[in-house]
Amino acid sequence: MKTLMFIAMGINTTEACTQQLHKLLGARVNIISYSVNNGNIPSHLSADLIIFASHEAYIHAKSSCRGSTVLIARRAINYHEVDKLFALEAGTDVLLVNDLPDSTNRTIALLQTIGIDHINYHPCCPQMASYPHLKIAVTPGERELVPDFVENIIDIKTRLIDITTIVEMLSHLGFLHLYADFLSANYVQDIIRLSKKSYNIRNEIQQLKTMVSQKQTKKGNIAVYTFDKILGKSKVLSQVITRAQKMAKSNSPILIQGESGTGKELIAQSIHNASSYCKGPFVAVNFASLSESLLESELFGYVPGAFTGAKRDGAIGLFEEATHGTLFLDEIGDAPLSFQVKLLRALQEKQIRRVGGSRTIPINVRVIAATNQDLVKMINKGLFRKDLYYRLNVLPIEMPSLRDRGTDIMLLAKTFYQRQAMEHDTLIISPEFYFNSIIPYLLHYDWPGNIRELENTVEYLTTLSPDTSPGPELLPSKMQMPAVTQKSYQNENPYTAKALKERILEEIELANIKHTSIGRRSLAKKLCQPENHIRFFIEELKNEGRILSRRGRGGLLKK
Ligand SMILES: Nc1ncnc2c1ncn2[C@@H]1O[C@H](COP(=O)(O)OP(=O)(O)OP(=O)(O)O)[C@@H](O)[C@H]1O
Repeated sequence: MKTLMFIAMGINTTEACTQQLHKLLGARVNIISYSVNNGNIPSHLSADLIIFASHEAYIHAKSSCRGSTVLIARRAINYHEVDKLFALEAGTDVLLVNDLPDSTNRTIALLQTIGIDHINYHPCCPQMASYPHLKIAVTPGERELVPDFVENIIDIKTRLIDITTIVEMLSHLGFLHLYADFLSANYVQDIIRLSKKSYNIRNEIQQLKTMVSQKQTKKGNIAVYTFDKILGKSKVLSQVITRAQKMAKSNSPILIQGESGTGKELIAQSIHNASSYCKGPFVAVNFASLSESLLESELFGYVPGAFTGAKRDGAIGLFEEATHGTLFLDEIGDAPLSFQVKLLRALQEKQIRRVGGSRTIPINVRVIAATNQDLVKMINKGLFRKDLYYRLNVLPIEMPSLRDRGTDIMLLAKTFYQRQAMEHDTLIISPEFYFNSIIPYLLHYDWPGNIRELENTVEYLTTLSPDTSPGPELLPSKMQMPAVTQKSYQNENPYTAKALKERILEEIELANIKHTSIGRRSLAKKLCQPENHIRFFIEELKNEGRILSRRGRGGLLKK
């Protein structure tokens, strides 16, 4: 039986979290727990996994646990208890009492992040020299630390181990597949109760579901994404999604083309989940990562003794593994010419032969291929077979690049920021305020790595600037605008995002009064701004119902 160790500073946390682990793992795992304040930690600790309740606990005991895998738990608000805080009137001043300054501030940030921000928290812990004399105190299980003058103690109980840590723990212990449904169901039940009162938590649900599925996907052949989880409201993306939804109903091959990081795999998974193959596996093969010598045996399998080093019993290939499901041929442009012939034959004849074997095996799979290369150009250069291209390109999908998706840039940036905020509970600034001074830079940049690059940029910014809104100087140098545009922003046209939006509105109104036509291009010229910035704010103004665009050459109209 596996052994799990849990170590916290205080006895309250040790007991509450150990009980949580017992409830979850039952008799599957031997759980041992210690509390640093009890002073009973042995000099050598050994377990399959050691979980610390906090960084402080880890600092105290780290020298004892050499050789074991260690996890520092993220701890969440106890959702069953926070209802009590909604009973307090907006603007009420309360003391937030905890054992250490760090955990006190973290608890406040966590409560605010999950949307319980209608009351004013004042930190209070034994190490603090002063705090206001308030009648109400909120504490996560540390009643005995509440000062005597407090008349009403609201105990929201100990912060428990959060769901992301639990997923990591189960994954490490090899139990994740046993718990996936249970975790979502239980956690989501708690969250739904609360989410009626607090909107932010829905993010959190999304994050959990994605995380559980991503961990599973690494092991099995599961498609995580569905169309409704694809972020973006731009017209071009909506058109792609509508088309892809129709294609999901057909059995013909699909070819998805688009730059790297535009979400080709996301669309492929969503198509699979909306198709009649959804109950079968989603098997992905990446041609860029497989050597030519391996491709044939990986895709078609091999019989016993087919080559030196082969498994004794032979192996099935990915075509067979994907039976009744979808085979996703990623980076198909990287398939060597010699293999393209074999692939074409398999697709045409709907059967394969294992390497070294003579028997033909019928295949029943939906094929979706994807590439970021221009296959037509490759055909012209003799690098890709024309017949294979036409076999795959029955239903074509063109993924738009991020720079062509206008308002989606900020929508995605804000969503990725919120995900980061949930992961690191120190990020407490609203997404609108966080990006305020760098919006023009994000809109101006051309995002060659598309959404993947945007996701990474947000992570980079929140790492370097977790609790203040970053200025342009923090952006990677490649994202700094070309000198001319920067100059126009900083000197000649010192617009903040808000001011620029208002200027656009003014210009539209002026043109309407003069009965002249006004559009994106003329606004860009007049205000010396790049067209994509203007497009972004026009979209925002339209969404807010402040302007509308008239047909033909009518241009924009202020409402
Ligand atoms: N519309 C979207 N909403 C949310 N996340 C997205 C979206 N599109 C892409 N992503 C994220 O961007 C990253 C890249 O997506 P994906 O792997 O599907 O792109 P790709 O086009 O297949 O890239 P490549 O060609 O490099 O394989 C992933 O982390 C994915 O979750």
